[in-house]
Amino acid sequence: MQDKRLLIVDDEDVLRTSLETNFKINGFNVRTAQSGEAAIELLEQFSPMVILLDLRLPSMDGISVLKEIKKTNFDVNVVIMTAYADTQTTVEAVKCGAYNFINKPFELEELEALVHNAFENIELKREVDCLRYRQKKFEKYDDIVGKSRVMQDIYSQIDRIAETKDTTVLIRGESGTGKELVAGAIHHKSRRHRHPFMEINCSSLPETLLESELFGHEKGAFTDAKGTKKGLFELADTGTLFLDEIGDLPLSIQVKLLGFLEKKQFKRLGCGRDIKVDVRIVTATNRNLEQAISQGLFREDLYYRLNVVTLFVPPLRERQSDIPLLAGYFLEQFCREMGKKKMTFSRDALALLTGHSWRGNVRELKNVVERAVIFARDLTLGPESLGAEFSQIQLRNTFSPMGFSAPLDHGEDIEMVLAQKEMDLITAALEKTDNNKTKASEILGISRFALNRRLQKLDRMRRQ
Ligand SMILES: Nc1ncnc2c1ncn2[C@@H]1O[C@H](COP(=O)(O)OP(=O)(O)OP(=O)(O)O)[C@@H](O)[C@H]1O
Repeated sequence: MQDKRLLIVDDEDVLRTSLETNFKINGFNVRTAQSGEAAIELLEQFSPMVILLDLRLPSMDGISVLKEIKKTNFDVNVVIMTAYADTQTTVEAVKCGAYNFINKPFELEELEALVHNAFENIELKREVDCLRYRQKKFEKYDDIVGKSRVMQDIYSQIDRIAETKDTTVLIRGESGTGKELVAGAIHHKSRRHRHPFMEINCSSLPETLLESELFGHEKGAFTDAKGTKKGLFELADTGTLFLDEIGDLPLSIQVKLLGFLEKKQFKRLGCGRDIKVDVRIVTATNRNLEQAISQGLFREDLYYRLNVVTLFVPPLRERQSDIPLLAGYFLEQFCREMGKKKMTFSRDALALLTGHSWRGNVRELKNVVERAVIFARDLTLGPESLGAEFSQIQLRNTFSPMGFSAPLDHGEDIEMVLAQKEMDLITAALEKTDNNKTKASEILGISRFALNRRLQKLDRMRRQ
């Protein structure tokens, strides 16, 4: 567990201090309190995962403290310590939700084992919560396919970001480019990988539901709030929260997210209490946030907070060499899923796929392959298997001296198409020469300086 937050509540100075020292030495993040009132105050700012609670405390007794803890924060295991082997108190404590019980005087090893189990139990509970919410396989995040130069660059950026503890990340790119996969990879490569990865699409829910999904709510916070519910910020504690389509986040929630990023704490709806969590925020958007800011739809201060590190996922047409790889990968995946024999694409089919402009990016390619597998009559899939859209494209139109490039689609902006063609040629030349700009510029028949200038221009166009 990344940050084992342990709260020790005991009024006996010697015992409290020695336990504190012992658990600190063993790598726990320890806080102590001498009274029940002090412990409750600490809940807000410290958010302990396990509490060692003495039953006999001045003024507020242990059972009352336990009840108070359980009212506000159920993701905590409370281990009761008592001087009496009192069955009555034990039963009451268990009824009130204590995780376990130890009689004083105890052996330190016995207590350590108990605390260890209490942390393990919390971790399991969180994993279950997480799995219930997501019902998705974690493995999918190891499955980013692509060997092109631009994807290699993305992988090294992911590695560098993953090394940081909680740097906020903004992932940008057209729809269907794989931003969600990249967010997952950042989490799974980071030290948080054993902890929750929670995700939500900010455009998928109406404002009030989204707010309660993110921040949780107390019973009675609104008409339908029949019980207390934890939000994603809480469920993602010690892990990563991925906010997809951040550009669609309503302004009222933008303010709350900004507050969270500043203080790392938030309030459930209908509750005045601050809850502190340790969460890395990763966001993604295919919208032009700068334009949204100028239209008053996105807060500039939030933009700067989210934009600590920005990762651009390029459109599929900028990584043509990955298209056959991706097509083969999806083909194998769908054949397996549909229980069909292994199929392959013919050379012509692959040429058409590689030359297509893929406005819907990888998602569109995946759909085309799925459709081809569903309707396949043969184990070799030819151009006819790709659907009507492709049958209209003449193969000869897609051939260029450097490889394949997109034909001019109806209604396309000529500037963009030319820029695209330019980018395709440059990318192909760079890939052919293992990224050697001098050799690539020779193939292209331009100077190295001109090549650099064009790359900079294309990069600027891509970011606009
Ligand atoms: N490099 C890749 N390798 C394998 N699968 C990929 C790759 N990129 C995208 N996909 C698949 O394509 C589909 C779309 O990807 P994803 O949802 O990550 O895109 P996105 O950029 O988040 O899209 P949107 O902006 O619409 O949310 C998913 O099924 C994903 O698994």
